[in-house]
Amino acid sequence: MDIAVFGTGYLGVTHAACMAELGHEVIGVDVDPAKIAQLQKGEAPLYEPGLADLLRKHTASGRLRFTCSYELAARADVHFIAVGTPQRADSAAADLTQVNAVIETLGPLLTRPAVVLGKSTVPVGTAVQVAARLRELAPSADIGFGWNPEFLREGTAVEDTLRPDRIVLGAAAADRSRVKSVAREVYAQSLADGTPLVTTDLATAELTKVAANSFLATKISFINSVAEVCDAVDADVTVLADAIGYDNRIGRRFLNAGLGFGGACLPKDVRAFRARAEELGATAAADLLSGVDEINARQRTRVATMALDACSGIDSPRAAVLGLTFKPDSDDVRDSPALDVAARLADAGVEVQAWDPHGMDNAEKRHPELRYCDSPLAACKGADVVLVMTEWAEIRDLTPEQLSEPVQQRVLIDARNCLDPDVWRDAGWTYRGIGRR
Ligand SMILES: NC(=O)c1ccc[n+]([C@@H]2O[C@H](COP(=O)([O-])OP(=O)(O)OC[C@H]3O[C@@H](n4cnc5c(N)ncnc54)[C@H](O)[C@@H]3O)[C@@H](O)[C@H]2O)c1
Ligand SMILES: O=c1ccn([C@@H]2O[C@H](COP(=O)(O)OP(=O)(O)O[C@H]3O[C@H](CO)[C@@H](O)[C@H](O)[C@H]3O)[C@@H](O)[C@H]2O)c(=O)[nH]1
Repeated sequence: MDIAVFGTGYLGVTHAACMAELGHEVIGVDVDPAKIAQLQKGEAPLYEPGLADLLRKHTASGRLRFTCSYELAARADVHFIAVGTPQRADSAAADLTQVNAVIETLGPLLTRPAVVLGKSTVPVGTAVQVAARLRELAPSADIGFGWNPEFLREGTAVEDTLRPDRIVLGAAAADRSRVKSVAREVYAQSLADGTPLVTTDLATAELTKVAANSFLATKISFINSVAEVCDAVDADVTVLADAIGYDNRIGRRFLNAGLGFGGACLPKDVRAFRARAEELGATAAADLLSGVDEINARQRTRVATMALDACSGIDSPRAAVLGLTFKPDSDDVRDSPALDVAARLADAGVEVQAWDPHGMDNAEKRHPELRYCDSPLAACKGADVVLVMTEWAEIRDLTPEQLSEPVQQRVLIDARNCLDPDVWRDAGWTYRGIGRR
């Protein structure tokens, strides 16, 4: 099929490359000419395992193209909307400027029969309005419309797109069979592999996405709230999480206590869902999600306070921050708890020396006041406290022997509970985890 993908950010570029890998002819569209120029050369504009290979392979074969021209892209059979829906600057709600801009530009150019599928995460009710506006802008075009939310995770985005847990497809009753048959063609390989296809109305599809992210966020805030109790009584939240996780009804995943959730999705999706629930008068969801967000914010304050306590009484204190991205295997620092805490320490007068295997360029653009180092050992030079903020393999593999030499004081804050406390304590370090002895 001929597919156009609007927006070539973390979601769009991965979707475009994976659609090419599945055998489709794909054109990726963005309003950022520098990004498009890079993509046209087959280069990845961001770090995501497996993405660079797919971009190289499919731009070379000509199956995957990139452009700033909506006119070129308007000829496709299927149009995916994959632009950003960040939090609004003035409220907790989602900012739909980019989605609306795609529709306003694409709509008048649609002259042949086509299906438009939204992938971006949007507040419930958006899709109906977008469909209506599209049909106003293209009154004579034969357009099918649906919402096909995306569940990929950064760090495993390629694998998640090629082999998703499920495909969710929302459409109004009148559009449903057409949209479903197009989706069956687009995702033929995944469906042949047995991936469930959930077909529903637009509102349920939109809500499925924010409900999934809110549930994951709730799990994390739940375990972080239990970690606080563990701290109070000297219990160990990691053992507790293993123990409750053996219960299949609970499951062990997303029960890692620590610095809390960040990134471009969970925080803003929880807030946008809360804001929409409030608008709709659904106070139970709004109240629950306020608590989830508030507990999450507390984790960052908690870790910053632990680090400041470790530095108390020291003239010109220095902290080593290991890990800056919001999770491992990604260069994304959007709403990164690690970077947030690093910036707070710098604000409080601590000299911060930071290192991350892939996130330093992005971090430096946002926080040039931090000192960025070439290696974890360089970041630890003269440090009064070492903070492990992101559980990259390169950071988990560091040993007390390696870090003992450069540091000033052997104090370690394991903000992701990813190290073995006994190993560090046996080597003479003060080890502090989150809700963990
Ligand atoms: N990042 C993820 O892991 C992920 C996963 C699932 C869903 N989502 C959702 O997908 C959407 C995109 O997220 P993202 O992280 O890729 O955002 P992003 O900010 O990385 O990418 C958005 C891209 O859209 C481009 N853009 C803006 N306006 C445009 C326009 N009018 N026409 C064409 N391109 C335009 C921007 O230049 C940018 O490259 C969001 O709704 C997000 O919630 C993201
Ligand atoms: O037990 C855990 C698991 C995760 N996290 C943190 O939670 C955040 C989000 O992690 P994850 O969900 O793995 O990453 P994302 O790439 O943001 O993916 C989420 O957001 C995407 C965008 O909506 C969705 O598509 C995915 O399904 C959803 O998992 C990160 O800061 C993690 O460090 C924890 O603190 N504890």
